[in-house]
Amino acid sequence: MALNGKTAVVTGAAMGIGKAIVEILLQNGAKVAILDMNETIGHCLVETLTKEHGPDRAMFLFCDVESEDELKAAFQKTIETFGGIDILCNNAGVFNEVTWEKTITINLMGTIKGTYLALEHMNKLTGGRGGVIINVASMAGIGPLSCCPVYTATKHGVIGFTRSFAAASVASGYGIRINALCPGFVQTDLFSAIQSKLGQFSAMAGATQELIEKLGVLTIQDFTAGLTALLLKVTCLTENHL
Ligand SMILES: NC(=O)C1=CN([C@@H]2O[C@H](COP(=O)(O)OP(=O)(O)OC[C@H]3O[C@@H](n4cnc5c(N)ncnc54)[C@H](O)[C@@H]3O)[C@@H](O)[C@H]2O)C=CC1
Ligand SMILES: CC/C=C\C[C@H](O)C(=O)/C=C/C=C/C=C\C=C\[C@@H](O)C/C=C\CCC(=O)O
Repeated sequence: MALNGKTAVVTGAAMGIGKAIVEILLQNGAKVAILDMNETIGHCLVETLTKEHGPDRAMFLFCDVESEDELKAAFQKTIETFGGIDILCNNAGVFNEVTWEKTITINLMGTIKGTYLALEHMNKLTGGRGGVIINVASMAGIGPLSCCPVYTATKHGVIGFTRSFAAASVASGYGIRINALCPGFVQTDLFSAIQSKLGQFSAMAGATQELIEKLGVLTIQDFTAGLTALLLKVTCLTENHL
Protein backbone atom coordinates (compact mmCIF):
# COMPACT_ATOMS: atom_id res chain seq x y z
CA MET A 1 0.00 0.00 0.00
CA ALA A 2 1.05 3.56 -0.72
CA LEU A 3 2.06 4.43 2.84
CA ASN A 4 3.60 1.14 3.97
CA GLY A 5 6.51 1.76 6.32
CA LYS A 6 5.54 5.40 6.88
CA THR A 7 4.75 6.93 10.26
CA ALA A 8 2.23 9.72 10.73
CA VAL A 9 1.39 12.02 13.64
CA VAL A 10 -2.10 13.56 13.70
CA THR A 11 -3.12 16.16 16.30
CA GLY A 12 -6.71 16.47 17.52
CA ALA A 13 -7.20 12.97 16.13
CA ALA A 14 -9.57 11.39 18.67
CA MET A 15 -12.65 12.46 16.76
CA GLY A 16 -14.01 14.39 13.79
CA ILE A 17 -11.79 15.32 10.86
CA GLY A 18 -8.63 14.20 12.63
CA LYS A 19 -10.08 10.74 13.21
CA ALA A 20 -11.07 10.57 9.54
CA ILE A 21 -7.50 11.41 8.54
CA VAL A 22 -6.16 8.69 10.88
CA GLU A 23 -8.45 6.10 9.32
CA ILE A 24 -7.33 6.98 5.79
CA LEU A 25 -3.65 6.79 6.80
CA LEU A 26 -4.12 3.38 8.47
CA GLN A 27 -6.13 2.02 5.54
CA ASN A 28 -3.17 2.87 3.30
CA GLY A 29 -0.50 1.20 5.41
CA ALA A 30 0.87 3.93 7.67
CA LYS A 31 1.45 3.68 11.41
CA VAL A 32 -0.23 6.54 13.27
CA ALA A 33 0.28 8.41 16.53
CA ILE A 34 -3.05 9.89 17.67
CA LEU A 35 -2.43 13.07 19.70
CA ASP A 36 -5.35 14.52 21.63
CA MET A 37 -6.46 15.82 25.03
CA ASN A 38 -9.46 13.48 25.20
CA GLU A 39 -7.88 10.39 26.75
CA THR A 40 -11.07 8.36 27.12
CA ILE A 41 -12.08 8.67 23.47
CA GLY A 42 -8.46 8.46 22.31
CA HIS A 43 -7.73 5.14 24.02
CA CYS A 44 -11.08 3.75 22.91
CA LEU A 45 -10.30 4.72 19.31
CA VAL A 46 -6.91 2.96 19.44
CA GLU A 47 -8.62 -0.18 20.77
CA THR A 48 -11.05 -0.12 17.85
CA LEU A 49 -8.36 0.63 15.26
CA THR A 50 -6.09 -2.13 16.62
CA LYS A 51 -8.90 -4.69 16.19
CA GLU A 52 -9.33 -3.48 12.59
CA HIS A 53 -5.70 -3.00 11.51
CA GLY A 54 -3.69 -5.23 13.86
CA PRO A 55 -1.24 -4.50 16.69
CA ASP A 56 1.43 -1.80 16.69
CA ARG A 57 -0.33 0.31 14.02
CA ALA A 58 -1.99 3.01 16.15
CA MET A 59 -0.92 4.66 19.40
CA PHE A 60 -2.68 7.30 21.55
CA LEU A 61 -0.59 10.01 23.18
CA PHE A 62 -2.05 12.70 25.42
CA CYS A 63 -1.00 16.07 24.04
CA ASP A 64 -2.28 19.64 24.33
CA VAL A 65 -0.94 21.40 21.22
CA GLU A 66 -0.68 24.61 23.25
CA SER A 67 2.17 22.94 25.15
CA GLU A 68 5.49 22.75 23.33
CA ASP A 69 6.78 20.33 25.97
CA GLU A 70 3.84 17.96 25.40
CA LEU A 71 4.29 18.16 21.63
CA LYS A 72 8.02 17.44 21.99
CA ALA A 73 7.33 14.46 24.26
CA ALA A 74 4.71 13.07 21.86
CA PHE A 75 7.04 13.43 18.87
CA GLN A 76 9.86 11.73 20.79
CA LYS A 77 7.63 8.85 21.90
CA THR A 78 6.44 8.39 18.31
CA ILE A 79 10.03 8.22 17.05
CA GLU A 80 11.00 5.76 19.79
CA THR A 81 7.98 3.56 19.08
CA PHE A 82 7.63 3.69 15.29
CA GLY A 83 11.21 4.65 14.26
CA GLY A 84 10.61 8.15 12.87
CA ILE A 85 8.04 10.65 11.58
CA ASP A 86 7.27 10.96 7.87
CA ILE A 87 3.89 12.72 7.96
CA LEU A 88 2.53 15.35 10.36
CA CYS A 89 -1.07 16.54 10.26
CA ASN A 90 -1.69 19.64 12.37
CA ASN A 91 -5.44 19.18 12.70
CA ALA A 92 -6.27 20.16 16.31
CA GLY A 93 -8.50 23.21 16.36
CA VAL A 94 -11.33 24.89 18.20
CA PHE A 95 -14.07 27.37 17.35
CA ASN A 96 -14.72 29.89 20.11
CA GLU A 97 -15.09 33.66 19.76
CA VAL A 98 -15.54 34.02 23.54
CA THR A 99 -12.24 32.44 24.62
CA TRP A 100 -10.66 33.88 21.48
CA GLU A 101 -7.10 33.99 22.80
CA LYS A 102 -7.25 30.21 23.22
CA THR A 103 -8.55 29.90 19.68
CA ILE A 104 -5.34 31.61 18.54
CA THR A 105 -3.00 29.56 20.75
CA ILE A 106 -4.55 26.28 19.59
CA ASN A 107 -5.42 26.86 15.94
CA LEU A 108 -2.48 29.03 14.85
CA MET A 109 0.27 28.71 17.46
CA GLY A 110 -0.33 24.95 17.84
CA THR A 111 0.08 24.53 14.09
CA ILE A 112 3.27 26.60 14.07
CA LYS A 113 4.73 24.68 17.03
CA GLY A 114 3.96 21.34 15.39
CA THR A 115 5.43 22.43 12.07
CA TYR A 116 8.66 23.69 13.66
CA LEU A 117 9.06 20.46 15.65
CA ALA A 118 8.54 18.45 12.46
CA LEU A 119 11.19 20.61 10.76
CA GLU A 120 13.66 19.63 13.48
CA HIS A 121 13.02 15.94 12.83
CA MET A 122 12.43 15.89 9.06
CA ASN A 123 14.85 18.50 7.70
CA LYS A 124 17.23 16.86 5.21
CA LEU A 125 19.76 19.66 5.85
CA THR A 126 20.17 18.43 9.43
CA GLY A 127 20.14 14.68 8.89
CA GLY A 128 16.40 14.14 8.53
CA ARG A 129 14.73 12.04 5.85
CA GLY A 130 12.27 14.69 4.62
CA GLY A 131 8.53 14.40 4.98
CA VAL A 132 5.06 15.82 4.49
CA ILE A 133 3.11 18.27 6.64
CA ILE A 134 -0.64 18.85 6.25
CA ASN A 135 -2.10 21.83 8.10
CA VAL A 136 -5.87 21.77 8.47
CA ALA A 137 -7.08 25.29 7.78
CA SER A 138 -10.62 25.96 6.48
CA MET A 139 -12.54 27.76 3.77
CA ALA A 140 -12.76 30.40 6.49
CA GLY A 141 -9.07 30.85 5.79
CA ILE A 142 -9.88 31.87 2.24
CA GLY A 143 -12.96 34.08 2.74
CA PRO A 144 -13.94 35.79 6.03
CA LEU A 145 -16.97 34.70 8.06
CA SER A 146 -18.62 37.68 9.77
CA CYS A 147 -19.59 35.60 12.83
CA CYS A 148 -16.04 34.65 13.79
CA PRO A 149 -13.29 37.22 13.17
CA VAL A 150 -10.71 35.44 15.33
CA TYR A 151 -11.41 31.95 13.99
CA THR A 152 -11.22 33.46 10.48
CA ALA A 153 -7.91 35.13 11.41
CA THR A 154 -6.41 31.88 12.71
CA LYS A 155 -7.31 30.01 9.52
CA HIS A 156 -6.02 32.83 7.30
CA GLY A 157 -2.87 32.65 9.43
CA VAL A 158 -2.52 28.90 8.96
CA ILE A 159 -2.75 29.30 5.19
CA GLY A 160 -0.28 32.20 5.09
CA PHE A 161 2.17 30.37 7.36
CA THR A 162 1.88 27.19 5.30
CA ARG A 163 2.51 29.02 2.01
CA SER A 164 5.52 30.84 3.45
CA PHE A 165 7.00 27.67 4.97
CA ALA A 166 6.51 25.85 1.66
CA ALA A 167 8.51 28.54 -0.14
CA ALA A 168 11.27 28.34 2.47
CA SER A 169 11.38 24.55 2.19
CA VAL A 170 11.74 24.60 -1.58
CA ALA A 171 14.32 27.39 -1.53
CA SER A 172 16.35 25.80 1.28
CA GLY A 173 16.02 22.14 0.31
CA TYR A 174 14.44 20.90 3.54
CA GLY A 175 12.86 18.00 1.66
CA ILE A 176 9.55 18.77 3.36
CA ARG A 177 6.33 19.19 1.39
CA ILE A 178 3.62 21.18 3.18
CA ASN A 179 -0.01 21.79 2.23
CA ALA A 180 -3.05 23.43 3.81
CA LEU A 181 -6.35 21.54 3.77
CA CYS A 182 -9.38 23.86 3.56
CA PRO A 183 -12.63 22.03 4.27
CA GLY A 184 -16.06 23.62 4.07
CA PHE A 185 -18.74 22.71 6.60
CA VAL A 186 -18.37 19.19 8.01
CA GLN A 187 -20.73 17.65 10.57
CA THR A 188 -18.56 17.28 13.67
CA ASP A 189 -18.78 18.22 17.34
CA LEU A 190 -17.04 21.50 16.57
CA PHE A 191 -19.58 22.37 13.88
CA SER A 192 -22.51 21.38 16.10
CA ALA A 193 -21.42 23.76 18.85
CA ILE A 194 -20.73 26.94 16.88
CA GLN A 195 -23.98 28.76 17.72
CA SER A 196 -23.04 28.78 21.41
CA LYS A 197 -19.50 30.01 20.71
CA LEU A 198 -20.19 33.23 18.76
CA GLY A 199 -20.04 35.60 21.74
CA GLN A 200 -20.40 39.27 20.73
CA PHE A 201 -20.92 38.19 17.11
CA SER A 202 -24.03 36.11 17.67
CA ALA A 203 -26.01 38.65 15.61
CA MET A 204 -24.05 37.39 12.58
CA ALA A 205 -25.38 33.86 12.97
CA GLY A 206 -28.03 34.48 10.31
CA ALA A 207 -25.51 35.28 7.59
CA THR A 208 -23.59 32.14 8.40
CA GLN A 209 -26.73 30.02 8.52
CA GLU A 210 -27.59 31.27 5.02
CA LEU A 211 -24.12 30.23 3.88
CA ILE A 212 -24.49 26.83 5.51
CA GLU A 213 -27.82 26.31 3.75
CA LYS A 214 -26.29 27.48 0.46
CA LEU A 215 -23.18 25.29 0.63
CA GLY A 216 -24.51 22.37 2.65
CA VAL A 217 -22.80 20.33 5.35
CA LEU A 218 -20.74 17.24 4.55
CA THR A 219 -21.16 14.15 6.64
CA ILE A 220 -17.85 12.88 7.99
CA GLN A 221 -18.29 9.81 5.74
CA ASP A 222 -18.64 11.96 2.61
CA PHE A 223 -15.72 14.09 3.75
CA THR A 224 -13.55 11.00 4.26
CA ALA A 225 -14.43 9.66 0.81
CA GLY A 226 -13.44 12.94 -0.81
CA LEU A 227 -10.30 13.34 1.27
CA THR A 228 -8.78 9.92 0.58
CA ALA A 229 -7.56 10.60 -2.95
CA LEU A 230 -6.27 14.05 -2.00
CA LEU A 231 -4.49 12.77 1.12
CA LEU A 232 -2.75 10.00 -0.82
CA LYS A 233 -1.71 12.43 -3.55
CA VAL A 234 -0.21 14.76 -0.97
CA THR A 235 1.41 12.18 1.29
CA CYS A 236 2.87 9.71 -1.19
CA LEU A 237 6.51 10.26 -0.46
CA THR A 238 8.50 9.80 -3.63
CA GLU A 239 11.89 11.35 -4.23
CA ASN A 240 10.74 13.41 -7.21
CA HIS A 241 8.24 15.13 -4.94
CA LEU A 242 10.68 16.19 -2.24
N1 LIG B 1 -16.04 20.82 11.17
C1 LIG B 1 -15.92 21.74 10.23
O1 LIG B 1 -16.91 22.24 9.66
C2 LIG B 1 -14.55 22.22 9.85
C3 LIG B 1 -13.44 22.01 10.68
N2 LIG B 1 -12.23 22.53 10.28
C4 LIG B 1 -11.03 22.32 11.11
O2 LIG B 1 -10.80 20.92 11.23
C5 LIG B 1 -10.08 20.67 12.44
C6 LIG B 1 -10.80 19.59 13.23
O3 LIG B 1 -12.10 20.09 13.53
P1 LIG B 1 -13.32 19.10 13.84
O4 LIG B 1 -12.96 17.70 13.54
O5 LIG B 1 -14.52 19.70 13.22
O6 LIG B 1 -13.41 19.33 15.43
P2 LIG B 1 -13.81 18.35 16.62
O7 LIG B 1 -14.10 19.25 17.76
O8 LIG B 1 -14.84 17.39 16.15
O9 LIG B 1 -12.45 17.57 16.90
C7 LIG B 1 -11.34 18.30 17.30
C8 LIG B 1 -10.41 17.39 18.10
O10 LIG B 1 -9.30 18.18 18.52
C9 LIG B 1 -9.08 17.98 19.90
N3 LIG B 1 -8.46 19.17 20.49
C10 LIG B 1 -9.03 20.37 20.76
N4 LIG B 1 -8.15 21.20 21.32
C11 LIG B 1 -6.97 20.51 21.41
C12 LIG B 1 -5.68 20.84 21.91
N5 LIG B 1 -5.42 22.02 22.48
N6 LIG B 1 -4.71 19.89 21.82
C13 LIG B 1 -4.97 18.67 21.28
N7 LIG B 1 -6.18 18.30 20.80
C14 LIG B 1 -7.16 19.23 20.87
C15 LIG B 1 -10.44 17.67 20.50
O11 LIG B 1 -10.32 16.94 21.71
C16 LIG B 1 -11.07 16.83 19.38
O12 LIG B 1 -10.76 15.47 19.53
C17 LIG B 1 -10.01 22.01 13.18
O13 LIG B 1 -8.76 22.61 12.93
C18 LIG B 1 -11.12 22.83 12.52
O14 LIG B 1 -10.87 24.22 12.60
C19 LIG B 1 -12.06 23.24 9.11
C20 LIG B 1 -13.13 23.46 8.30
C21 LIG B 1 -14.44 22.94 8.58
C1 LIG C 1 -19.18 29.61 11.19
C2 LIG C 1 -18.07 28.65 11.02
C3 LIG C 1 -18.63 27.30 11.03
C4 LIG C 1 -17.93 26.23 11.31
C5 LIG C 1 -16.47 26.28 11.48
C6 LIG C 1 -15.89 25.29 10.57
O1 LIG C 1 -14.90 24.69 11.30
C7 LIG C 1 -15.33 25.94 9.37
O2 LIG C 1 -14.21 26.33 9.39
C8 LIG C 1 -16.20 26.09 8.22
C9 LIG C 1 -15.87 26.99 7.26
C10 LIG C 1 -16.70 27.07 6.07
C11 LIG C 1 -16.63 28.13 5.25
C12 LIG C 1 -17.39 28.12 4.02
C13 LIG C 1 -17.40 29.13 3.13
C14 LIG C 1 -16.75 30.42 3.35
C15 LIG C 1 -16.93 31.36 2.40
C16 LIG C 1 -16.32 32.73 2.56
O3 LIG C 1 -15.89 33.19 1.30
C17 LIG C 1 -17.30 33.68 3.21
C18 LIG C 1 -18.54 33.85 2.35
C19 LIG C 1 -19.58 34.50 2.89
C20 LIG C 1 -19.54 35.07 4.30
C21 LIG C 1 -20.91 35.38 4.79
C22 LIG C 1 -20.79 35.95 6.20
O4 LIG C 1 -20.35 35.24 7.11
O5 LIG C 1 -21.10 37.13 6.39
